[in-house]
Amino acid sequence: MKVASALTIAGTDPTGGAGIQADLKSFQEREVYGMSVVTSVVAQNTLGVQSIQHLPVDFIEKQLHAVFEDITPDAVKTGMIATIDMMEMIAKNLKDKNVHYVIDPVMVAKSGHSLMEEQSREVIRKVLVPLATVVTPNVPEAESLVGFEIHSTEDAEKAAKVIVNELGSKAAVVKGGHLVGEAIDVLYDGKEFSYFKSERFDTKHTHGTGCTFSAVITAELAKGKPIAEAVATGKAYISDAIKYTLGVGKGNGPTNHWGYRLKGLPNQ
Ligand SMILES: Nc1ncnc2c1ncn2[C@@H]1O[C@H](COP(=O)(O)OP(=O)(O)OP(=O)(O)O)[C@@H](O)[C@H]1O
Ligand SMILES: Cc1ncc(COP(=O)(O)O)c(N)n1
Repeated sequence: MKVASALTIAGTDPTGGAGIQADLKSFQEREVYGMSVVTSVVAQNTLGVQSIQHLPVDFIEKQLHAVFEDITPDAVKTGMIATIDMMEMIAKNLKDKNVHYVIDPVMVAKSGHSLMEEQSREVIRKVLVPLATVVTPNVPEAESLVGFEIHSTEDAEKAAKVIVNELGSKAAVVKGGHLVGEAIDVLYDGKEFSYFKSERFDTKHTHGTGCTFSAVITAELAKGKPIAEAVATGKAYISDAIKYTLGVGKGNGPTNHWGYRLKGLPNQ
């Protein structure tokens, strides 16, 4: 038996709600063998980000080589990549690999702390997005990628189209977490739009929702699922992960990775 495998290249969250830790939990839940390359070690918790230590670019590259010379993942995702040098190195290493690539263009944490150098935005657009199977920006990230404001699902459609047609990814999902009303995510795959809806849950426990959503999409692509099906699974997973909140932490808590499979808490 050969199990599907996925790699996340991202920053860490020692409290387990976002970043690498959320990605590995998502891969595991979706029965995909998970691997990780750490870009930055982040001292953070549900209350916010306290401090960030970037790893040297050559050391991040050594981790990437360690993975690829041994186990070629079926899909890769990137989350927090803080600097231009890191982005260029990652692009150089992924360019010739024939694997699905999901970009969660993490820019600012929900707590407001910047997770990416301002000047890197142009590099995401020019160097990383053209390599991507799917890009999964939230509203502020999509605004930064396309250069106009997004206030509605129609605006999200326009942005998704620009990311695919002008910036060059195969598909884009603009997430509706930051809009009002139902939480509607818009997928454009170069041909048509698809819409993924859920009710908006009234909760403060949404730490790491974007990481988890994109990690599930990565896991599903690793298993060979088509893009629209992968996004549908990502949406179902994150909706239940938010709905069946765990109530962990003193601030904006993490989501529930058992929610989708077990429809609620594991110890009920
Ligand atoms: N309150 C909510 N109720 C229902 N779904 C939500 C809610 N908030 C976010 N979502 C969904 O969660 C997913 C992630 O969207 P969101 O916009 O929160 O990403 P994000 O800002 O990148 O997350 P993060 O930065 O925390 O990782 C999307 O599918 C979105 O529709
Ligand atoms: C390492 C890392 N990656 C991503 C996020 C975004 O998640 P959130 O916006 O919920 O803080 C984060 N806080 N930390």
